[in-house]
Amino acid sequence: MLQSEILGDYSNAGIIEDGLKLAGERMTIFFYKVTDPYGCFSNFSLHSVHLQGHDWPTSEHFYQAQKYRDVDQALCDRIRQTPTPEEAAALGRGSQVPLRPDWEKIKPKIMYEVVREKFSTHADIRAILLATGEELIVEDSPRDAYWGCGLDGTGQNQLGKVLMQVRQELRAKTAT
Ligand SMILES: Nc1c(N[C@@H]2O[C@H](COP(=O)(O)O)[C@@H](O)[C@H]2O)[nH]c(=O)[nH]c1=O
Repeated sequence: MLQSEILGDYSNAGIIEDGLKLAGERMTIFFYKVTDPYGCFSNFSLHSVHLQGHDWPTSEHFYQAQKYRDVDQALCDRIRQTPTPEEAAALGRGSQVPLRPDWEKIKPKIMYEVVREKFSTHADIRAILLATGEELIVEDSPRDAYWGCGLDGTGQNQLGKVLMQVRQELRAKTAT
C-alpha cells in the first residue's frame, strides 16, 4: 500500500518503525493485528465493554452481535458468550439469519458507540490513543475497504476515522 494513496498530497513515504510511517511532516499510524504496535486499536484487542446491560469481552463481540439485535436474540447472546473475537466475527459473518434491516445505515453509529466505550473504560489504552496527538490513524486491513484501507490503500478507513473522532472527544473531556 502506498502512503500517497491514503493521504493524497503527501509523498516521500518511508517506514521509520513498525506501525508508523513518515508522510511529509505528518505521521500515520497503521494498525491491524492485535499483536502489532497499536494493536489495542483493533476491535479484536482483549478490552471489554459494558453496554446494553452486559459485559462484552471485546468491541468486536458487541459490533458483530448488533447485526442481529431485535432479529435473533439467541444469536446475539451466543456471540456475546463466545470466548474469542475471532469466533464472534465468524458467528456474526457466517450466520444464515438475515441481518437487521437497518444494519448498513446503523453500523457506523454502532462502531462509534462501542469504540468510545472501550477507550472510556480502559485508561491504559486511552493514554495510548491520546498520545497519538493529531496523527492519522489507519486500519491497515488488506481485505476490508470500508472499515480499513483495503489491499491497495484506497479504502474508506472508517474505523480509523472513528478512532480519531473518539480521540478528539476524549481529549476535549480530559481538558475540562
Ligand atoms: N481486525 C480484524 C478485522 N477487522 C474488523 O472486522 C470488523 C468488520 O467486520 P464485518 O463488518 O463483519 O466485515 C471490524 O471490527 C473491523 O475492524 N477482521 C478480521 O477478520 N481480523 C482482524 O484481525
